[in-house]
Amino acid sequence: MLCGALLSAHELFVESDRGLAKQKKVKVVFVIGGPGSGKGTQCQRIAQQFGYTHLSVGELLRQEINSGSETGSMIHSIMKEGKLVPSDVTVRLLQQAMQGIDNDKFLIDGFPRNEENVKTFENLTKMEPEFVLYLDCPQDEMERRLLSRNEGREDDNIDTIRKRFKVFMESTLPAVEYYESKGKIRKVDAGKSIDDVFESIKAIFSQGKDNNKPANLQLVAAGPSSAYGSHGASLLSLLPTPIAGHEPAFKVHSWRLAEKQRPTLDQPYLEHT
Ligand SMILES: Nc1ncnc2c1ncn2[C@@H]1O[C@H](COP(=O)(O)OP(=O)(O)O)[C@@H](O)[C@H]1O
Ligand SMILES: Nc1ccn([C@H]2C[C@H](O)[C@@H](COP(=O)(O)OP(=O)(O)O)O2)c(=O)n1
Repeated sequence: MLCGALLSAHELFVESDRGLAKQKKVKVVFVIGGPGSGKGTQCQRIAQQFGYTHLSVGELLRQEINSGSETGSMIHSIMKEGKLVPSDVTVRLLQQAMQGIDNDKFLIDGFPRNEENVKTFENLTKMEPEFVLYLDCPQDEMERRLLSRNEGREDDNIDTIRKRFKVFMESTLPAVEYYESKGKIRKVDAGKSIDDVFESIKAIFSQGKDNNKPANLQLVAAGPSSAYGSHGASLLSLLPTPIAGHEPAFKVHSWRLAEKQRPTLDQPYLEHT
């Protein structure tokens, strides 16, 4: 078996209408940005155009508050201070929401907000996002937008807004850096008009569609200069030179290449044919 610890597409067991468990491959895209950067606004459009289910973590937390549960009152006292809710609570609400929806593509808005969110999500779901959309917006623009949002949110007052900005800088940006180091950040300038921001986002999601190759595509190593690009070439340099007219002795597993893992002889990227 060639997979690593985390999978981009993970098997979730969901209850079908008849109560039977069925397996489902799930893809997630995280959407990160400061408060007021336009996450909710853009997620609605992405969901509509690209067939994702939009889950706003802030909205899930507000629903829990409205349910009147004990957890809800704990969440309420944290959110009105502009602080972050403990990750186990947040991730469990997210998991529950995902399990109740019959779609395999989720857009998770407002997540992760810190490194603890990242680790808890990885530990509990064994998944990682396809990519992370980062809406990068100047703080004065975000402040203007929040002060005129008019949704009656208790945390949209100037004191709490400033605290939320501080949390974003101190806690969320390190999570952005983590995904940056994994090559998963897709950053857009979110300070522009709603339509212009969506144009940049559409380009990212359309690219994703073009790159939607089968996960276990195998390339057969046929010899040097056989059009596998530099990764293929570096793998091939580890192999004995094939003899002309003979079947190649190895297959190269291209999903390893897609994960940008360095090929080594003791890793099973290469398989005897
Ligand atoms: N690009 C934009 N230009 C101007 N106003 C915007 C833009 N994107 C969103 N808004 C408005 O700013 C406010 C905050 O947007 P929202 O999507 O709720 O942000 P977030 O989910 O990141 O907190 C909303 O009132 C929204 O209508
Ligand atoms: N992963 C998350 C997401 C939101 N929260 C809490 C803390 C945030 O200030 C509030 C509101 O988040 P929401 O995404 O709805 O709104 P803003 O992006 O802050 O405008 O929810 C959290 O604790 N953990």
